[in-house]
Amino acid sequence: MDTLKVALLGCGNVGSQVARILLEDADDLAARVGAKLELAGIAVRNVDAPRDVELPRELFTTDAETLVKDKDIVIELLGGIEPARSLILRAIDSGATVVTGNKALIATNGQQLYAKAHEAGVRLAYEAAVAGAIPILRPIRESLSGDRITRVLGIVNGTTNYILDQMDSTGAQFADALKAAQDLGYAEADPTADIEGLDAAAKGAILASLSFHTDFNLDDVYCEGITKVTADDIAAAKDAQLVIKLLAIAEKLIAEDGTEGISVRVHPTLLPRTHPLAAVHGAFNAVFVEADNAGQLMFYGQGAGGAPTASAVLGDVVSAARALVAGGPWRVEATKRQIAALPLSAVTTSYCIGLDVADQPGVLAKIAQIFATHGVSIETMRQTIHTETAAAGEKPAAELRIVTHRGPESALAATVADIRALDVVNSVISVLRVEGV
Ligand SMILES: NC(=O)C1=CN([C@@H]2O[C@H](COP(=O)(O)OP(=O)(O)OC[C@H]3O[C@@H](n4cnc5c(N)ncnc54)[C@H](O)[C@@H]3O)[C@@H](O)[C@H]2O)C=CC1
Ligand SMILES: N[C@@H](CC=O)C(=O)O
Ligand code: NA
Repeated sequence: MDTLKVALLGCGNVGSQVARILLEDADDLAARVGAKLELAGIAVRNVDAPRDVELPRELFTTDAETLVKDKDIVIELLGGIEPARSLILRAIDSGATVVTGNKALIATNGQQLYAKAHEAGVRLAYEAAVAGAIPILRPIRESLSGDRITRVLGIVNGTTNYILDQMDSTGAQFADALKAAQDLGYAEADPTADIEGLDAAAKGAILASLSFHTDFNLDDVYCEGITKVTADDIAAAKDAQLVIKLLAIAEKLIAEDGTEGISVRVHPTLLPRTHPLAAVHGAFNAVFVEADNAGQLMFYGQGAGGAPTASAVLGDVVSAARALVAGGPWRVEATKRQIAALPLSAVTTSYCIGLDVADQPGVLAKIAQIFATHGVSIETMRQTIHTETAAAGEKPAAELRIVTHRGPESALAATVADIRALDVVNSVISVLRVEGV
């Protein structure tokens, strides 16, 4: 039986699990591939660092540049842009197939990397980069390649879903829930990428690129994270039978003149508690795909964590290894489309606006007038008088939560700006978009 040499870059949460599976399941993997997968080395920063998984010390090296040379498959699980990018280019130059889980790199440098891989006639696979263990990229790229995708809507970041879910179900504080997500191996090395939405945005760019056969990158994605979501927002959502989820949305919009454009956006979103995505708890992810002929599909599973992500990496490794054994060229898309990325202002959505207002006659009329001016119609309005927080002799504050009908994002944003300027409005507590109602 032939042997394929595999190099692993990085031995953190995911890398250590990939190494474990390659070693523990070597016989099974060889049977599935038709060749042995020999783990030739693991590039690390410190050979003697403590690790979750016990691995033979002789596999470790700090010389990643040498390790990537003359291998059949290079698995990159370092994270970040450099040196991951240079090492992948080096691996491609020396004829290796590359498997990576690095969405930040694919969403910023993907086009250069695909072009190099294509030129060199090698594969570049990255199923682990989006929604961890969930098979989502291959189904979009292959199973749905005969259909026309119109919309993708997903919970694609495990860390933020875990934080929001903990805040919603146990009343946990943001910082405690984040710390737990880090301890469980869900968060990025710098968790800012998770909580500010950038990780989900990178995944959104990848999903949009494959779904709409056009190159999109991180700059094409509107991105808002969850750092401004408060316990009060979560409690107010709960009262209204809603839940807050960080969604990545990629959808095709058609202008009046028939021109197609793609909106890709990530933001906290209110969903009815009966919506299927509301039932996605903990670090689980789920991706809804809508296509012209298939209709609605939903993909669900573990979106983060060492072993689940390693499962997706191994799937790509086995698939690439089989192709190496079988020989023949790598088939990529014959021609790409070039559909424009649309700004957020082109989107139609609905808002839930939280306002702290003076409790006096005429307030509602002033607010309603602004909605009317911008042609935005109100679906529900709910007022709570906070007597519990009012100082003796002072008028209690009134909190309004207004949910609008769907309207152009530009009109909704202009409405909020004008409301903010009203003298009877003490503050705009929150503005959240609503889907699925
Ligand atoms: N943890 C997760 O749930 C998921 C992670 N990913 C992606 O997989 C990749 C790895 O993620 P994790 O394993 O969680 O990260 P990690 O931070 O646990 O592991 C990365 C390892 O690479 C090492 N490293 C970084 N630069 C190095 C260098 N120049 N030379 C040698 N070693 C170096 C670090 O010391 C660390 O041990 C990232 O791209 C991440 O975005 C993708 C899906 C899920
Ligand atoms: N940090 C990411 C890891 C998986 O991609 C997440 O929380 O989803
Ligand atoms: Na995946």
